[in-house]
Amino acid sequence: MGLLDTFYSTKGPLGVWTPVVVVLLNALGVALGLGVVQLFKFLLKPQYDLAKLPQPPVADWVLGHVKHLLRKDYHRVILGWAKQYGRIFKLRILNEWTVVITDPAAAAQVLATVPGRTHNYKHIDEVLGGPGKISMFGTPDEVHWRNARKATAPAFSMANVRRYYGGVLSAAGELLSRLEAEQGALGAVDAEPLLQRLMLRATLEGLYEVPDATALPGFDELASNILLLMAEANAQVTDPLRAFFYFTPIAPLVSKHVARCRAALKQVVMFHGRTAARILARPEPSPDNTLLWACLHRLRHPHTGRKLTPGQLHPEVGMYTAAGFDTTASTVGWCMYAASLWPEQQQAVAAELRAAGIFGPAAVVEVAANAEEAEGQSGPRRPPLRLDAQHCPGPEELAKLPRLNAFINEVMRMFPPTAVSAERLTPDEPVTIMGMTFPAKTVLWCITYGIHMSDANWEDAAKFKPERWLEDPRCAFAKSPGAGGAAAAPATAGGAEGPAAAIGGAAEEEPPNTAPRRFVPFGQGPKNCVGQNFGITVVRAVVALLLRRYHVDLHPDMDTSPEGDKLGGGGGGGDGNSSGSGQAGGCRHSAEDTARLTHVAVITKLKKLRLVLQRRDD
Ligand code: HEM
Repeated sequence: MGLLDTFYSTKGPLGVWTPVVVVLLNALGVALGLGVVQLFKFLLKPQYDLAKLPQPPVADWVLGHVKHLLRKDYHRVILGWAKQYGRIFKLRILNEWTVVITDPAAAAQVLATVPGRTHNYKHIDEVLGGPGKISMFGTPDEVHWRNARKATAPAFSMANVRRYYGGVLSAAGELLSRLEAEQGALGAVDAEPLLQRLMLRATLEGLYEVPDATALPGFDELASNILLLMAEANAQVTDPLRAFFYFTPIAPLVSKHVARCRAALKQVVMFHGRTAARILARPEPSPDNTLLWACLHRLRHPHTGRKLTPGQLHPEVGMYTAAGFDTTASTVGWCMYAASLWPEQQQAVAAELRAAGIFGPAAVVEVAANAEEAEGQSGPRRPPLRLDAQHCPGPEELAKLPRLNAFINEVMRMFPPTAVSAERLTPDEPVTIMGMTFPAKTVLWCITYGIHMSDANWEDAAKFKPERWLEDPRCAFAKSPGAGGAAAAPATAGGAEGPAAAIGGAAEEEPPNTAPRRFVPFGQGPKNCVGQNFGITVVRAVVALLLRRYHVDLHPDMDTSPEGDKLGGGGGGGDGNSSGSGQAGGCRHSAEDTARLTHVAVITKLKKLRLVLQRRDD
């Protein structure tokens, strides 16, 4: 009998188990072999200037820095490292190098010249939309991205934003009614779900012109389902094993959480699928209609040029919905948080709004209670509120308020909703950035939080100082030679339009801009945020409305336990974010808590925003 026969027959040394053991040993051998090949590829790959970059000590020889990135507040760990190792350093995730960049000049050059996003973006798309559902956000195919970006960028011109704005005001009326009802019943409001509902409604009714979106089946669960999937996607980005397990068929059988995610995915996919079908079922829009739904209606397949089916349009609809609602809701949430923490800043913004007559008493009207609805209700019923568009400020008026915009800018600097974007992957050949050459297929991570919070880029970076924007409206632009040489011209004249205008407009075909910008909440380069005109307008309107109408404070019971710390382990430590700028009237929150409260999903989020609102006397 030959050797093979001995091992593969049940007459081998282990009896009936012999073939099983042999197959397992073979599999192990193949896996080890592949591992060795990968290791050699990694060791033999030319390093160019990567070899010279400093790196923090690895937690684990095999996994590299993965353990540090498993902390929920890993953006703070990175910031600590940037302090210690400089504005450009490297990390290892298994066998891949990531170059972390908090230098504005290097980030600007990367984002202007390296087009490819990393596979993480594709992964996020697939967790949010299902396998194979890749949007322009996650696609590695530049033709797909260019086609969709070019087709949809006109949707965010200021003329269109003005048209969407009506939908924002309607949704804001509903928000006010809900805030007042919850405050009346509970003495506090759980603000995040209400803000998410507002933004979701504004997105669906404004951008897609879906009438009465809140009546659609599944609307009420949509936001929480998308957020569940976003959080899962982000957790997978920093945990390769979790990602591998998630898509296996047994995962929902052995994990209740994965089963919940699968159910959420089903609902989200159905909702987006119906929205896509509704958009495509409309008659051909006229060529001068560039609202988002019309742009999506006209979108063609990037390679065949054919009209899209609802299934093909679904990823773009899903991505636009997700990208639009939670970033804006989070930003408003952080604004309320900062207003509570720094009450003197809140007062200054409210005073500016009152002096300018913005969202004055006539802007909010009570709608006579519907008789049928009122029937059978016990106790006093609050009539719903609506905003009277005639007495509301327009987007341009809001953009001209220095205090409001300085406050929002400073919030977006310290609590950027996309704290851990933006990653790019070098192409198949080496890339030279600021005189340093990096190998092919290296991740270049221009982390927003690091750029915004680094003392090397900002004076008193850890301090909440809206005044910095009043003193120098161009402070979005680096001026120190250390930050990359010559100062860039501001995008606007500054003062007249208010500092937040410095973020720039929706870029359709933005020419490469390598200006060293250190305020980049909407990213930069050709793949910057296409929806930023709409996003900032919505944020300005809702923040102005809330701060004009209420004095806002945090509820003393708000949960502030720092989630990141539960996970233990450490990297370069915290970021020393201790502004000591005072406590919100009587509550136990201090500025030191703020960075600890951020936990990162695809975006930085508050764990729970419990607010106490007091109507302001006019
Ligand atoms: C405060 C609100 C918002 C913030 C902070 C924000 C931030 C960002 C950032 C940083 C990026 C670039 C990511 C990268 O470089 O890889 C981005 C991309 C994007 N954003 Fe926003 N965003 C906001 C609101 C919106 C809104 C309202 C929409 C649309 C409804 C939107 C749609 C998009 C899209 C489609 C992309 C991908 C662009 C591309 O691939 O060309 N965003 N956003």
